[in-house]
Amino acid sequence: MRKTTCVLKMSLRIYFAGSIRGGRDDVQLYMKIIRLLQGYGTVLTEHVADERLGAYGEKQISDEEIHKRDFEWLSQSDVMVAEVTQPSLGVGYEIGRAVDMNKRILCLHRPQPGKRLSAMIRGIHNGSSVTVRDYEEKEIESILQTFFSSV
Ligand SMILES: O=c1[nH]c(=O)n([C@H]2C[C@H](O)[C@@H](COP(=O)(O)O)O2)cc1CO
Repeated sequence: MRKTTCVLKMSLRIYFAGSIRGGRDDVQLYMKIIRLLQGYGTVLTEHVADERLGAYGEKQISDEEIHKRDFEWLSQSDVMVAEVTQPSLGVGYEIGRAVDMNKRILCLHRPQPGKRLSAMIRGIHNGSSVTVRDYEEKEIESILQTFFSSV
């Protein structure tokens, strides 16, 4: 029984969203989160943590191709995890689409002095399908553990 649960969890497809053109200040943290997420399933969007990717984003494919590919990955995903501290139009858009698709969503936000998370993100928290969570970096592992135990 235990083995079956483990196999099912490893087949989870996870869409990780993080800022690219919105700014790359948190890229190291995205890498850390993605590494932890890989313990729960397949991360479809590993490139978001690629340090070689600057604030210009991917250069080998067009914006239309990026949008089409990411929309397909989002459709195929079981779960979305978004790091929303660095404001990003793309991440906000992806979260909105994921809400429309009734995905399970975890938004992670690190409170910053003098800043407030958008009401359009904070306001989607419903305690069941969508969780919006303030956190400190040292809490990531336990937050993910709690989240994935209910997926
Ligand atoms: O090159 C890219 N590749 C890509 O996959 N994205 C997607 C994934 C990220 O979760 C999100 C980031 O949006 P933005 O670039 O507006 O910060 O959009 C965004 C870009 C550039 O906008």
